[in-house]
Amino acid sequence: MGDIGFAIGQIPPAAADVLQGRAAFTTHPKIFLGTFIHSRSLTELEYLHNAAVAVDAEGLIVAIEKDLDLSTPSLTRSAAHSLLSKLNWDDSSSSVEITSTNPSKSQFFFPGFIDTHLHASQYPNVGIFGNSTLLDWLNTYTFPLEASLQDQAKARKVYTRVIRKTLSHGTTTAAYYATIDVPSTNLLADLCLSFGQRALVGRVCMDQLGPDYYLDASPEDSLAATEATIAHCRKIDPSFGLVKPIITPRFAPACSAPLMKSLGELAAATNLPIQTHISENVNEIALVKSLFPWQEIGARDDSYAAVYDAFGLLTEKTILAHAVHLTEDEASLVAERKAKVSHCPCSNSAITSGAAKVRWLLERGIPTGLGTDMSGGYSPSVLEAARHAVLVSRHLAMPDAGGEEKDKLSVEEVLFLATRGGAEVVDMKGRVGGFEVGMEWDAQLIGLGEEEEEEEEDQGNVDVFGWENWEEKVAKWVYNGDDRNTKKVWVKGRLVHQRK
Ligand SMILES: O=c1[nH]c(=O)c2nc[nH]c2[nH]1
Repeated sequence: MGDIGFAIGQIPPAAADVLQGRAAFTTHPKIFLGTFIHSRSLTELEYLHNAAVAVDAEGLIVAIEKDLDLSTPSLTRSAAHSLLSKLNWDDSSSSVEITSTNPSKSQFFFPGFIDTHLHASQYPNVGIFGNSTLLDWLNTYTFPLEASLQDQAKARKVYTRVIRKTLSHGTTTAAYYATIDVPSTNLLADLCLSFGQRALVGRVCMDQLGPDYYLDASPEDSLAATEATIAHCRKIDPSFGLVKPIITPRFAPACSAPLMKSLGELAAATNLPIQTHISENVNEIALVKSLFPWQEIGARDDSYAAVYDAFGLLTEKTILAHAVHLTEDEASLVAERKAKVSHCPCSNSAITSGAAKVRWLLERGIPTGLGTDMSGGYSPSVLEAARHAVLVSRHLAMPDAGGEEKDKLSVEEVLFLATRGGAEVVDMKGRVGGFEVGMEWDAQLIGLGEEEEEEEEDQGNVDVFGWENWEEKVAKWVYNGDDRNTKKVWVKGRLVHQRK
């Protein structure tokens, strides 16, 4: 059995188009066979061996068959054919692509990762942060780079690379911050559509705190610019099937009260999602308290979360990045408003913001996903964020930190956060993040490498010996895997990355 699979009929060049950065809106039907692994719940992965998944031309999963005999290539072929005929897909005019996992290379299909928080515009700075912390990091590294992306050629280069890189790490959905610049934000939306990555694209709103050369001129200008990017997204993807705009007040300190009020009203009028930062750093929290006296803005108390709430920005469609230092009362408010949290452990460690308490958030019923938060975060990989989440949780669980055994996150839990948890955070629960009939095929083919072969192509840091069970293989992937294990990636049924 091969990892490339085999084709029936003629395969249209849609996949090649998407790989070249040319969009194709429908694809051809596909059948996937072999081993599928996905989260059944926060704590449980489901391992489906000898299964088949059929995906229609719109990228929807239309059938899942289990307990097939796939022990030889010809049995695999006949399982595929019998599914084809059940679906009436076997007429001569149809073209169906068939892909099967290769057991000798420990291959499996896994849902695509959902990066719930990253700054596309900061990608060139990954790894560059020295010893800075949030507020000086913004001024030293971040604002100058973001401002420079007004240069369209530079923006095209950066955005092309960040999309390709994140796709190569299995990120099928990304909640992006761009910059304050409308043309380059629109370009990011165009490129996501063109490369086939599912994305929320946010034009950054900020009318205070930034340097003179990088600020919206007024709340009115900021709102108008945001509306322009919303109109652009609506034009290029009218149903928001792949690319959707997201209202993006950078964070409270960078937004005046009139700007936050108008963005809250815009969110209510459009029903669009919102993304922002919250309680990442202790100096930032002090700044929020000094900038927004709570009685003056009509907030319910003097907390950071209450500021967003006062302006209608704390809703069930709000993604709050970081939430490192939330208080008990704030967590109650966030839960009450059904807002979501993007946990960004690599960034929280790198720029020394603190350790967000994921178990505590989950116990309070706050839906949580993972964010790479480039370039506060140093890595484009959600898998890296997942293992970092595990390690941070173990620090929190240590008695010195006042923690308990239950604070530790497991491999199963961080993979849930990277997929189904993330889907809930970006308001796509039930649509992506798992393998179920009716969900869209956003998936990655993972290969851990040949058990016997010593001289194969570079298969990365995971070494499989052949005696590991599947739980152990997945753990080895989480702790040592990288893009070398991500062989193919599909979004909405379309092949969008293939490892050479
Ligand atoms: O990690 C972060 N990255 C940013 O760009 C930013 N802006 C405000 N607060 C922020 N935090």
